[in-house]
Amino acid sequence: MEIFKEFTFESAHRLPHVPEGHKCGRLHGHSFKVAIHLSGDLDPHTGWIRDFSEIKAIFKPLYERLDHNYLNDIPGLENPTSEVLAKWIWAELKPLLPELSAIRLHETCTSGCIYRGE
Ligand SMILES: Nc1nc2c(c(=O)[nH]1)N=C([C@H](O)[C@H](O)COP(=O)(O)OP(=O)(O)OP(=O)(O)O)CN2
Ligand SMILES: [Zn+2]
Repeated sequence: MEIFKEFTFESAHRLPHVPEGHKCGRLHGHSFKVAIHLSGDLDPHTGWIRDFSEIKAIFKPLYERLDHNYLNDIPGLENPTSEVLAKWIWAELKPLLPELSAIRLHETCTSGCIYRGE
């Protein structure tokens, strides 16, 4: 069984390694959407893998670092592509959420990535 919890955060970024003149080299912002996926067995008593509100509480400190912030200033996010950001969120959450199975990140309505830890 797999469950997910979604969050939206607003952040600014620029991509420092794109070719000269690429639009993403300029400062701009996104309403990022992230889905945190967990997989595991149902607890026979609670009937869930983990309480959604617990996932929210665990993600909250990360959310506060990301939301309404300039991603490039965050250590590890100096080149904040979707791929780098998804891996960064995974690395921060995995020790706290061992059942973490995927980070699905939408940078725009049409673009994003899925990271499953490898
Ligand atoms: N593989 C990646 N490619 C791009 C990334 C990325 O993180 N990984 N990021 C960008 C830009 O940050 C850009 O903001 C998003 O790109 P794009 O999908 O081109 O945005 P549009 O709003 O122009 O998309 P359309 O729906 O096609 O209008 C670029 N590439
Ligand atoms: Zn962008």
